[in-house]
Amino acid sequence: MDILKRIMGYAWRYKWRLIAATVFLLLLIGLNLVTPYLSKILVDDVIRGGRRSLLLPILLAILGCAVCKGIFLYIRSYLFEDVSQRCLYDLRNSMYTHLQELSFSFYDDNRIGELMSRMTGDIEGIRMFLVVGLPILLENAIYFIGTSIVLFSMNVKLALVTLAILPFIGWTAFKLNKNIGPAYSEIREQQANLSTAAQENIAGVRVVRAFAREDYEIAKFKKENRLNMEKNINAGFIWSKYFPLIEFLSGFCAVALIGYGGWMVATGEISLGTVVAFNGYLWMLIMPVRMLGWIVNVISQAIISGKRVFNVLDTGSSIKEKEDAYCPSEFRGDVVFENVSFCYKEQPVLFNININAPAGKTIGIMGATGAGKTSIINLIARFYDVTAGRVLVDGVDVRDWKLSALRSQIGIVMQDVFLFSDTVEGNILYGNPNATREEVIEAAKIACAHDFIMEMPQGYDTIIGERGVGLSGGQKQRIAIARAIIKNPKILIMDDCTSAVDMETEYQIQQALQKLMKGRTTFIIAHRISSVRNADEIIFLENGKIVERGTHEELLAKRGRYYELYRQQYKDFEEFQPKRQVM
Ligand SMILES: Nc1ncnc2c1ncn2[C@@H]1O[C@H](COP(=O)(O)OP(=O)(O)OP(=O)(O)O)[C@@H](O)[C@H]1O
Repeated sequence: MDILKRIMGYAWRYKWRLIAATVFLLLLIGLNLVTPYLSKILVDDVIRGGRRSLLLPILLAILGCAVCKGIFLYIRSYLFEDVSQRCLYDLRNSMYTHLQELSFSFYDDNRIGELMSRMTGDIEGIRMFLVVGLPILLENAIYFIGTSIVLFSMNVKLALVTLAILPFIGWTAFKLNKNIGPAYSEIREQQANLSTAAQENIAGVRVVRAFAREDYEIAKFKKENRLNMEKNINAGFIWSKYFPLIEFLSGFCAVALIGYGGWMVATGEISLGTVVAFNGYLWMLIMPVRMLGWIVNVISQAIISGKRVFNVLDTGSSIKEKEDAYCPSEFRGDVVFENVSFCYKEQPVLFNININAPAGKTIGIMGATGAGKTSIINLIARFYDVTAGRVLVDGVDVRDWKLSALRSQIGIVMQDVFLFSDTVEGNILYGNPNATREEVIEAAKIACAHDFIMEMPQGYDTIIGERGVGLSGGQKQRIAIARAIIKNPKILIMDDCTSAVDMETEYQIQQALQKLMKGRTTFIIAHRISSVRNADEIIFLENGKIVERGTHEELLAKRGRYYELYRQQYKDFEEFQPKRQVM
């Protein structure tokens, strides 16, 4: 019930349209209730009673009713559709806005395809309730009450005999709904699985091709698709099991009316017109009962969909901003990690990390894959919260910062580069929408991206596809670097962002970045010594713990793990070109 109340809350935002739609619905019902009575007058007074003067007015009244019904039906349908589309729009916007606010951990736990299915199928389920379920529910409730009153006031005996069968129709409809509700719930779940399977397959199409796993993927998709088909067939089967019974019982009502009504006409107890009118009203009474199952079904589907949608909307971000969050006008860029430990759910990843990065300094972070490098930098922009200790930016715990203020001063080049389906310029401008074309070019030059961009068919106006299709890994990385540079952040974080560019380009990027790094705190995660050797401090991580730290020279002098890595990476290099410096 709460779910329906919340759905209605969205519809109530357009209360005047909703009220107008209901008024036209009531007018339509009124006209429908009058029409059989006009038939009664036509049969009893005009045809049987011979009052021909009434023929034209009655016919005109029936015609008038038909015209008005058409108009009212049009307006009522239009208004309900209008309200439902507006609710759909609002719900989708709320959900999308909310998804933007949710933390990284929410996306760790939820599948993209599943979320897409909630954004589309489930919201559509709610709309169906508003555009079809709600008006039909209202309509049928009024018809049921209105017609019962009219029939009993016309003839109690005939009404009782004809309607004796109604409870059975209602019971069958109820049973139908009881079985069909869970079946539809399963369909919605399965549609989410299907959309996840399709989404993952399409997004990972290159991996599928590279591993020649098309057959496996097709089989995986077919399995989900088959389940979807089976669940739909099952729902269809439930329908076809109960629906003929409802049809039969409804027909039985009509037989009872004609049989008993005909006998009453023959005995002169009631007029023929009354039976004709009764027949007209009877269908208005049977319809709501027959549709009971369908209506309850639309409502239960809306409840199921509503639950899934509101579940997302009610999921609070695990990253909560304080009410009086810190939002300074000046930003220096000091970063301090104080005894920081961190777990992803139950899995401990970082242990007692201490880092002091005064504004303008560069920290290099090294370590084997899975050592916890990305986890460290994720804590600076507060993508996750620490489990113990504190991360301070400008002396203030990041948990006390206003998130937008904190993140507006942090430029990140992520390990997994994501580019939008937009022009090259649009992608770079993402870092700062107010930048000029000159600034875009400047940033691209620093990131060593300008030359290859100019070689593209439309230069900066070239559309690059979803996830940067059409660009090499290194080109994507360079556009991502330009995107972070144009933001002009006080804290620059580069997560293995030159791993896909060649050594020569990396060298050029680093030369250009040297100037840029002045005055901003920089964190460089890298596997290559050449990327971090100029850092003010290099931190070497192992299994989430800092095992070595110092400058390049200090670490070499220690002859520890860093030195080992250096030897591995420079072995050949020193043998053949011992004099040349990489940076
Ligand atoms: N979103 C996540 N949920 C759960 N565990 C995670 C998540 N991200 C990373 N981990 C785990 O945390 C540990 C550290 O991962 P992290 O990405 O920080 O390592 P890394 O040093 O950056 O590795 P790489 O060099 O491969 O990028 C790994 O064991 C990883 O499995």
